[in-house]
Parts: sequence; structure tokens; C-alpha cells
Amino acid sequence: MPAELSPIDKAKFVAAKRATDFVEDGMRVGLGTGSTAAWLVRCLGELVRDDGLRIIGVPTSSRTADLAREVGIKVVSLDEAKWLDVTIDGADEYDANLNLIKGGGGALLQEKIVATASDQMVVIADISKQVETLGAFPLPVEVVPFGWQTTKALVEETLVRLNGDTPYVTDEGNYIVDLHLKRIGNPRQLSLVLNQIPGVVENGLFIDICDAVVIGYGDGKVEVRDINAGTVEEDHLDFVDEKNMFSDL
Ligand SMILES: O=C(CO)[C@H](O)[C@H](O)COP(=O)(O)O
Repeated sequence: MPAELSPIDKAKFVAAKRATDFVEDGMRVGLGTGSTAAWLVRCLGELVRDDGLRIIGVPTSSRTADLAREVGIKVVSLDEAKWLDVTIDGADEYDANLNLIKGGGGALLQEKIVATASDQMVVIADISKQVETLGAFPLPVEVVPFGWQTTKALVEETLVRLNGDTPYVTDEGNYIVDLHLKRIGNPRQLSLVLNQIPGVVENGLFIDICDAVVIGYGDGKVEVRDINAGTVEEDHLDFVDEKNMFSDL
């Protein structure tokens, strides 16, 4: 029997489950990274196994690739898929314009490349990720290992301050440094400035990339906000149904 889910996991689960509605038979799907994206991968795996859904998945990290294969999703590289119908991924923060901070799981580079190579990007998140102004979540910046302390000092000079001396190592062998900015007044400009610093590979600000957000709540409520259509749809999903659960929880 599956263990009882916490309200936050229920929220992540219902957001992920509802987001599978964006996926149709034959699609090439970008698969995000993180705990919410892992729910999505499991939900899609269930549809592949039980309903015969045929999709090709392009994972955004080695972790997601392992999980996707484990649940029976056919995995190819972005170069093989070339262009994707939809990418569904989690986020650390989203604002009213659906600009995002991503990369809390250290996968921002692949996530940004895959999302940009998609007709549509859909974010799945619990309501706690919604913010008025981006920046409370430390902004991850991926830097090359060569001279990373110097790059970090340059970023510090350009911006405010940087915490943490032991960098996280990404799938590409790069480092992640986190910017504790508290509030990002102009995310578009900050993103451009950061990416001009030599040694910076990419940053976790996703500007004008996300098309829709599926927001999950602990009671099973789901909201789908589409920034292009300007619509908000409400739904309710039942997570007590055992059919929706996974035996490894
Ligand atoms: O950007 C990410 C990984 O690089 C994740 O999508 C983000 O950190 C959200 O993670 P979670 O769904 O576990 O809260």
C-alpha cells in the first residue's frame, strides 16, 4: 500500500497528473527535473504502460533519464528529437508573467535548452512557488569550473553577494553558485548581465519561456493558467484513488 502523501506532495502530484492532459499520443515531450517533475514522469509512465500512450521523452538530467527509463518511457537525446511538442517541468518560483527561477535541482542548463526547443513549456508547481517578485529563492548560476572563484568574484562585484564555497557539480561537470538576492527588480536585465560574465554558462531565470502553469493544492484543487490565452481553468483531482498512486512511495 502506498504511504499517505503529505499535502505538499499531494499538491505536486495533482499538478503533475493534470499536466499529462497537455501530452498527446505521438508527442515528443521534454521531461523536467525535480520532485514535481518526477511525479509527472511517473504519471506518464503509467499512461504508457496502462493506456498505450506512445511518446518520446527528452530528459533534462541524468536523474530524470533514469526514472523515465524505469517507468517505461522511450528516452532519446534532444539532438535525436530535434524539436519538442511540449516540455513539462517544475520551478522554484513563478511570477504573474510566468517568469521563473529554476535550477534548484542543478539542472538549469539542460532545462533551459530543452524548454526553448519546445513549442510549449508548461510549469507544474504547488502554490507555494507563486511569488509577486522573483528572488527570495537563491538564483542558481552555472559557471565553468575553470577559474570559478574568479567568476564568482566578478558576479559578486556585478551584483550583491554570493553564498557557499562548495559548488554543486552539474551533469555537464560545471559548478552551480547561488545568488542570494532576496528580490529581483528586473529579471530580464539581470539574466542578460549574468550571461555576459565570462565563465557563466547560464542562469536560472526563465524569461518569456513558460506558456502555462499548472498549480496544485493539497486538497486536490488544480488551477491551469495559460499566459497566451489569458485563461484560468479550475479542476479537482482525486488522489485517494489507488489507481493514481505508485507502489514505490
Ligand atoms: O529547476 C529545477 C531543477 O533544476 C526544479 O524544477 C525546481 O528546483 C523545482 O523542484 P521541485 O519540483 O523538487 O520543487
